[in-house]
Amino acid sequence: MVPNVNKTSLHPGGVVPLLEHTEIEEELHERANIDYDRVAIIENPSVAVLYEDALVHESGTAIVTSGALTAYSGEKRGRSPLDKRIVKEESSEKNIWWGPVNKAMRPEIWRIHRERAIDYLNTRDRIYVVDGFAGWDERYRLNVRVVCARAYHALFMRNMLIRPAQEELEHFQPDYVIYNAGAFPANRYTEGMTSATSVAINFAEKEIVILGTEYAGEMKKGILTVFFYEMPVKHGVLTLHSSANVGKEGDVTVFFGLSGTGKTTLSADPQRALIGDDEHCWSDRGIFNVEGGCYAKCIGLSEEKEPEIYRAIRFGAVLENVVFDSQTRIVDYNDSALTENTRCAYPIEYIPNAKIPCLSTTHPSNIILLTCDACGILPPISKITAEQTVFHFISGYTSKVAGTEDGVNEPQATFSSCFGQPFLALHPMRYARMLADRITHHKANVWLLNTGLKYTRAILDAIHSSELAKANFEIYETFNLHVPTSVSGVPSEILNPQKSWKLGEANFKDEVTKLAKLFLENFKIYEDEATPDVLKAGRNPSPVYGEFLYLT
Ligand SMILES: Nc1ncnc2c1ncn2[C@@H]1O[C@H](COP(=O)(O)OP(=O)(O)O)[C@@H](O)[C@H]1O
Ligand SMILES: C=C(OP(=O)(O)O)C(=O)O
Repeated sequence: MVPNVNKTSLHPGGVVPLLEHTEIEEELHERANIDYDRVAIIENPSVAVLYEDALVHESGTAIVTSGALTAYSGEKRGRSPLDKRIVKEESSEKNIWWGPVNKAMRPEIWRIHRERAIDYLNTRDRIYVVDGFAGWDERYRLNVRVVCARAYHALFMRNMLIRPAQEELEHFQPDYVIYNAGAFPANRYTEGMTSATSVAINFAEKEIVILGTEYAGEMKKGILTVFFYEMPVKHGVLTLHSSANVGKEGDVTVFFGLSGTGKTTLSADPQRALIGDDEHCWSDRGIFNVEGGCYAKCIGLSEEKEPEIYRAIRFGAVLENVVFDSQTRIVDYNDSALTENTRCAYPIEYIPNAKIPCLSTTHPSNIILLTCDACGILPPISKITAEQTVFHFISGYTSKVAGTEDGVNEPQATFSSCFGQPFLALHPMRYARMLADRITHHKANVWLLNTGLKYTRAILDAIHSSELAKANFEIYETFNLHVPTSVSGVPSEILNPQKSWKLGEANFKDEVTKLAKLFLENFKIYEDEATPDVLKAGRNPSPVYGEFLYLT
C-alpha cells in the first residue's frame, strides 16, 4: 500500500507524498516535460482497459453487437492534407520534396506546437502510452511510441502497430514518438497556420505532433511518411503505398492505390494470404509490411461481399464514425450520415489467412496499379511495360474518394503521384526509379487495374491464375495500352472502352484525347527530376507511348 496523507471527505484518497516513477514516466518527463505527478500515465494498456476508459471518458463511444468498440472522431472525419507540415532542418532539408505536399515549418514554430500539445496532455487526468514496432523486417523496423489523450487513439495504434511481446516492452526505447493532442486546437495565430489543425513531422527530432484533428488515420499515415523518408534515404529500401498478398505457390502481388480505392478490399482474398493492406517496403530480400493491423473502409460493407473484413470487426477492433442503432447496437454500414469515410482498424491476425510474420522473401511477380478511373476511359485491365509503369506511377491517375480527405465530399478525378502523393517525403521520381529497377530486375508483370467495377475480382483471379499473362492483347490507342481480348468471367465487350463507349465514336475520341492531355500536362511537373530515359520517351513519339506522346 502506498501511504497517503491529507485525506478529507472531498478528497478521500488523500495525497501520495512520494511516488516511485516507472521508466516510461521518467522518460516522458525528461523528454517532454510530462507532469508525471499530476497526470496518470497508462502504459501499454490491454484492450479491455482501453474499452472501459473509452466508454467512461469519451462521449460517442459504444460497444456494437459484433463486440467492436465504436468511436467518434469529432469534426474531422478524414485526413487534413493541407495542414501537414515538415520541419525544415539541416539533416533532412536537401532530401525533402518541398511544395504543397510537404510544407516547411521552422524549428521555432515546431517548438510552439509541440509545447502546446504537451501542455494539453498535462491538463488531462490520464494519458496513454502505446509502444509498438513499425516494419516486420527486423533490420529496418522502427520502435514507435504513441502518447495520446484518448483511449480510442491508443487502441487504434495498438491495432495498427506491430504488438511487441511483453519482454520486448521492457526497456522499450522509441525511435519515433507521436504526441497526439488532437482534441485541442493549434493556435491559428502561429506563423504559417491556415486552420486550427496541425500535423507536423520532425525528422531530426524523430517526433510527430498532432493538434486539432482526432481522425486516427493521421497517426498511421504519419508513420507512412516517416517510412517514405527513412527507408530510401538511410537504407536504399523502397516504401510503397500498397497492399500485398501471397498465393499458395509463394507468388506475391502488390496493389498500389490511393486511399479508399481498393487496397484493403482486393488484398483480402480467401485464396491468398494477406501480407498487409496499406504500407509496405521492398528491400533486397523481398516485401515487408510496415503495420500490425488493417484500416478498412466500411461504407457499404456486407458479410456477403467482404466476409474476411466483416468478420474482423469484433472485440478489439475500433470502428470510426459509423452509425449504429441506439437500442440494438447494430451498425448500419450503409449509413453515411457522419461521413462516407467510415472505417475500422483491427489487428492483422483478425484476417484468418494473414501471413504472420507479415513479409515475404519472394519478390513480387505481379504489380497492380489501381487506377480507379470513374470516367471509364482507362480500360478495366491492361498490361503495361516497365517504361509505361514509370509514367503511370508518377502520374498516379486515380480518384480521391468521398470523405477520405477533409473537404472532399464527392469522388474527384486526380493525379496522385506514386498513388500516395499526400504521404511522400521525397521527389516522386526517386521512388519511381527504385520501382523501375526492381520491376526490371525481378521481371514482374505490371497491370493497370480499374477498380470499383463489378468484374474487378474476376480480373484479379485471371491475373493470379496466370491466365492474363498468356492472353491475347490488342492495342488501346492513344494510351498505347495492351488490353486482353478476353478474360474468364468478364464480358469481352467491356474490356475495351473504345468498343463499349455508349456516346459514339466522336465523343469517345474527344474524351480520350482530353484525358491524355491532362496526363501530359500533369507530367510536366516531374520533368525536372526525370531520368534521360523517361525524358526521351516523353519528348518523342515512341512505340512505348505511341500516339499518346504525339499529343505534346
Ligand atoms: N471493384 C472494387 N474493387 C475494390 N473496392 C471496391 C470495388 N467496388 C466497390 N469497392 C469499395 O471501395 C472501397 C475500397 O476501400 P478500401 O479497400 O478500404 O481502400 P484502401 O485500402 O485503398 O484505402 C470499399 O468500400 C469497397 O467496398
Ligand atoms: C487512411 C487513409 O488511407 P488508406 O485508405 O490508404 O488507408 C487516409 O488517407 O487517411
